[in-house]
Amino acid sequence: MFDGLKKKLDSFREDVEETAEEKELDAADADLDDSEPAPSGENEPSETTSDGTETASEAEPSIDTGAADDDTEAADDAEAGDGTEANAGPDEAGVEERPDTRDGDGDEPASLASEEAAAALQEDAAEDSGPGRLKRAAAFATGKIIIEEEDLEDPLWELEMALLESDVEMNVAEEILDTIREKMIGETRAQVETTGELVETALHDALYEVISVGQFDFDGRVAESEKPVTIVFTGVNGVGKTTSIAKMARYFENQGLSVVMANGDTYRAGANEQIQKHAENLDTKLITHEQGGDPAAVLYDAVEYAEAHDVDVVLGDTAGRLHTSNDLMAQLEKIDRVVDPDMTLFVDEAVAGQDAVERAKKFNDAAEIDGAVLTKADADSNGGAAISIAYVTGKPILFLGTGQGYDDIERFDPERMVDRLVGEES
Ligand SMILES: Nc1nc2c(ncn2[C@@H]2O[C@H](COP(=O)(O)OP(=O)(O)OP(=O)(O)O)[C@@H](O)[C@H]2O)c(=O)[nH]1
Repeated sequence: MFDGLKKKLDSFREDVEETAEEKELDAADADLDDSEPAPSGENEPSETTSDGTETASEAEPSIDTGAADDDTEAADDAEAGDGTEANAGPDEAGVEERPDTRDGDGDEPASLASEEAAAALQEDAAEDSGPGRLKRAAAFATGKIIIEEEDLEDPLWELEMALLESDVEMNVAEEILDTIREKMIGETRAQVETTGELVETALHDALYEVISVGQFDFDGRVAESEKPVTIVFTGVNGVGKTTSIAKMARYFENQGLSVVMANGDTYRAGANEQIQKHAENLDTKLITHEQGGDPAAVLYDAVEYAEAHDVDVVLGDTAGRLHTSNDLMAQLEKIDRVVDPDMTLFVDEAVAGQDAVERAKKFNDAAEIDGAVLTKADADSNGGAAISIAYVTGKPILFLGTGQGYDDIERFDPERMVDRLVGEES
């Protein structure tokens, strides 16, 4: 489910991990530079550590800013002795090119050399033993790896593009990025186990914040409401509205609640036959009127039937499209006046992406909804609708349709959805 988006979120994690790893190596390198010139003397660890933090972030020592003074050169010499710099192709990167970076002259060779040095350090880090490991350990110990705004700039830009490509609504994407910035910038690696974990937590929190908007205890509300509980379903044709009503009938019946279905879609030819089939399959009572009849009257009759027969839940279908959207909204308003439903649920399909988000907004603006049912989550969709609808409407996604069978509906669980997107679950 939502595999494309999941992959994109994974690559954000990898980007940030890579950036942090490079930084970690830079900082660890600086740490060794500071401590190695006086190997036989007192290590003066506390001074080295506290200064080292500044040195690491300001001078960005051997890779980025280069050896600007003799001390650094000396340190490099000492380091060559332990073989670390030897990997970096020592002299080209270390001596000749570094001043260029600082001067701004000959930018290209300098940055190439820096890249070579960085690549060599990364290779070094890839080894599980030896100096690379020591460097990482040193960086962990000092806790000096701090994620700064510029470290996240590129990965966040990539993430924003990925979210927009996945049909996440613009404001929702912005909100996600803001939360990630807030959670990550200024965090030190010493406070968490790995950068990957830090990214995962930030992504998790950012997604959860938007996905969980407006959630409430659906079953609890139904249980507490006076019976019959009337639920009206809105949404355009073909997205799985009628099928979702049938699935919900099964859902309630599985909980021991009795159901009557009502076909308020008196507009579309064949609508009665379609829902009739479901009613027969489920052995559920159905109220219909002739095509062209008044949808509010059908629902009114269904509520009367439920009251007369002690039925717990009325599930009402409505037309997905009329001549104009004004007609459609007038119809929903009339249903509201006549049966005063306990809940109005908007149904749309996950595969509709941005369109589903837009429609959710329009329907909610015109006739306030209480929540949404997102169908076809089993199809290979981008995930943008699942992420955006609650934040955009302020109303939660309550159910996910996960197939064509009557049991293929599940209560939307924001935590589980986030785990699907950033965790192991698929
Ligand atoms: N894969 C998948 N298919 C679904 C799901 N929900 C509905 N469908 C299919 O989508 C198609 C349209 O569903 P309907 O229930 O007829 O859609 P509708 O919104 O009621 O459309 P109208 O009846 O035209 O108003 C049907 O073939 C359903 O089987 C789902 O969660 N997953």
